[in-house]
Amino acid sequence: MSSAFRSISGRIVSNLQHPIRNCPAALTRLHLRFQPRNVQPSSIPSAFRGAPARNYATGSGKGGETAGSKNPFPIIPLLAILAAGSGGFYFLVQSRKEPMPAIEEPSRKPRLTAGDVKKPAFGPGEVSVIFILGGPGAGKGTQCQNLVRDYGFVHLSAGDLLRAEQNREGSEFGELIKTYIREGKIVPMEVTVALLENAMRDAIAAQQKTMFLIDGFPRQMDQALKFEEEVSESRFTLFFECSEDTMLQRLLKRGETSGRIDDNIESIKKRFHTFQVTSMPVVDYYDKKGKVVRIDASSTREGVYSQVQKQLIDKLKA
Ligand SMILES: Nc1ncnc2c1ncn2[C@@H]1O[C@H](COP(=O)(O)OP(=O)(O)O)[C@@H](O)[C@H]1O
Ligand SMILES: O=c1ccn([C@@H]2O[C@H](COP(=O)(O)OP(=O)(O)O)[C@@H](O)[C@H]2O)c(=O)[nH]1
Repeated sequence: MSSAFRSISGRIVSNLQHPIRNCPAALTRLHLRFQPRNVQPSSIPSAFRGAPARNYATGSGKGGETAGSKNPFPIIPLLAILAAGSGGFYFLVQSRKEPMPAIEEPSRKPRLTAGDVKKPAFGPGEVSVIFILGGPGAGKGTQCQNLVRDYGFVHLSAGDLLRAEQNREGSEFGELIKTYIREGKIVPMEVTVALLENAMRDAIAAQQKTMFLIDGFPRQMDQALKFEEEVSESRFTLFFECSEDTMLQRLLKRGETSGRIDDNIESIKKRFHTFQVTSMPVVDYYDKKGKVVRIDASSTREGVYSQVQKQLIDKLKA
């Protein structure tokens, strides 16, 4: 047994031996629960309250009779005391037999109201959201353009929205976004989710379009959960599978003209790492829910697109 294990197991055992010592609040609650119901301390006969017992045998009580009095055995007062004591004890025992009522803690259990249940900004009947995922350079943006052209989707690239925010004059987040993108890290979700929600509202207002391709998002589990809780549920995820070698060649080529600060070998390596560690769990999460459509993204642009069309149409019909 390793010393680390010994020390942990020792702590567990000592906690088990002293569960209350480690939890004063629990102690207070337990103590409360075992107060007999309806029995106030003042209604308990003093004999049971631990009050100093009178020494009746010495005659020091009310009446002041002594051993030399007429009646050496003051039987009537003695019987009365015994009867009162037994009666009190009986009622005390009875009250303990009753089931203990649960102690209510109203401040900890507020009543649930309709307003407490968060609803996404857009219901399933209002918008249709498809997530587009795949490694950097897998061809997500390229295929989204095809779908916009042929089917009238609204294409929202999370990366494009972040770059636009980064370049917006006066943006509070410009520097932060720039650093995250160059390092291939995921920008804090609040920023990205807000940008996406705003862009969806704009598209609905300006174009009355409600079918969204959300490209390059969600790249981290917290984003996925937040977006689905606050903005909209997704219908499914189109996942573009491609080897790192192929993606690297595509990105280096794109980097010749894109002007992007992350299309260079150092940033690309970091982006691959982030994709494997942080984004693949999102794909796995939706896969387990049966909500992933896999596309082999290693063939030509046209070859990939014909798969996308077929799979997408099948899924939308389903
Ligand atoms: N199937 C493909 N075959 C070869 N090059 C491609 C293919 N799909 C996209 N590209 C090119 O690869 C680069 C990355 O594609 P892009 O759609 O921007 O990827 P992503 O949005 O996944 O990062 C672009 O320069 C694009 O023109
Ligand atoms: O939800 C997102 C999407 C993108 N990014 C950042 O934007 C970069 C570029 O993403 P984009 O989708 O534009 O490009 P891709 O890596 O897919 O080529 C990523 O590496 C991240 O740093 C982010 O932080 N959150």
